[in-house]
Amino acid sequence: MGLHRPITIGRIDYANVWPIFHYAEQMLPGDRFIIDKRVPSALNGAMKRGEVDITAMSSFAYAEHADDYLLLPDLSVSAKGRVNSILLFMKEPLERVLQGTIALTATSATSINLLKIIMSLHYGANPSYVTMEPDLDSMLQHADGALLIGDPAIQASWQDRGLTVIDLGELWQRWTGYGMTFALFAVRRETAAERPQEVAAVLRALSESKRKSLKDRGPLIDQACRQLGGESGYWDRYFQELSYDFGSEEQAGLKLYFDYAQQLRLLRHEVRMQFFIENTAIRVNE
Ligand SMILES: C=C(O[C@@H]1C=C(C(=O)O)C=C[C@H]1O)C(=O)O
Repeated sequence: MGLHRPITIGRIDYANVWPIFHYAEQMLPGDRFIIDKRVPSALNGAMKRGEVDITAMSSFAYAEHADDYLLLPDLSVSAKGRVNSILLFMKEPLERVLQGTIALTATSATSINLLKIIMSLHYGANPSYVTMEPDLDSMLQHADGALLIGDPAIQASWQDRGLTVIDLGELWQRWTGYGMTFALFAVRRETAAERPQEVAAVLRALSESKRKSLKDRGPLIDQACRQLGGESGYWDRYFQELSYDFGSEEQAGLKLYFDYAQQLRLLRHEVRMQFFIENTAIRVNE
């Protein structure tokens, strides 16, 4: 094991993954495991290029390359309804935005495609899209609405700019009756085949961190207030309303999203989810 290069683990640089990483890093020795923190779109690209071995990533980007990856079981960033950090900010009434231009954050893959699905299949609308860096003021100078995700969405939601705001998790739930899974945890198949024990150690550390964090949200809430601002009540609700499991309920909601994405040709092929499991390495989930 000592002869191997370290395993690189991608960590989304937003509060939404804190519960899964908060205690994990101390369980993974720094000489064998490197944590690489980036926004989701950057991690999606790093995973594709093989710069990270295991990563939290956009569920949409997982689907695009599912044949190259295995999912780490029962880990995700999901919401049963309101997600609080995937928000469409509108300076015009919705009817105008549906016929206008929407600026999309360059940091996302799942949510920008979720917005396209909602616009097309729920509203029957076909707005124009531009991709921009996540800066709400400049996005709204160029467009009628702006989609932000993660911490920039949260911080923008605290400011009163007189904008109308739609929470995409809430809208998806009201429309379809399902929750939505925004991020998944995946390992490259090569890494899983070559270094299954280290992958299992990472899975154990992430799962244990999730368990500990959800048992007592206090330390995460304190850190969020210090690092990102806001009230403790806000963060308590934020971490409570996100769900970190990937069971049959979450999988059903995500499958519907993948089906819609395929229908709109945002995804080119069907997605067969396969999971990493310790010892036998893969489990097929049809
Ligand atoms: C809940 C969130 O989920 C995320 C949304 C993602 C996306 O849209 O591609 C990717 C990872 C997660 O960060 C969020 O960003 O707020």
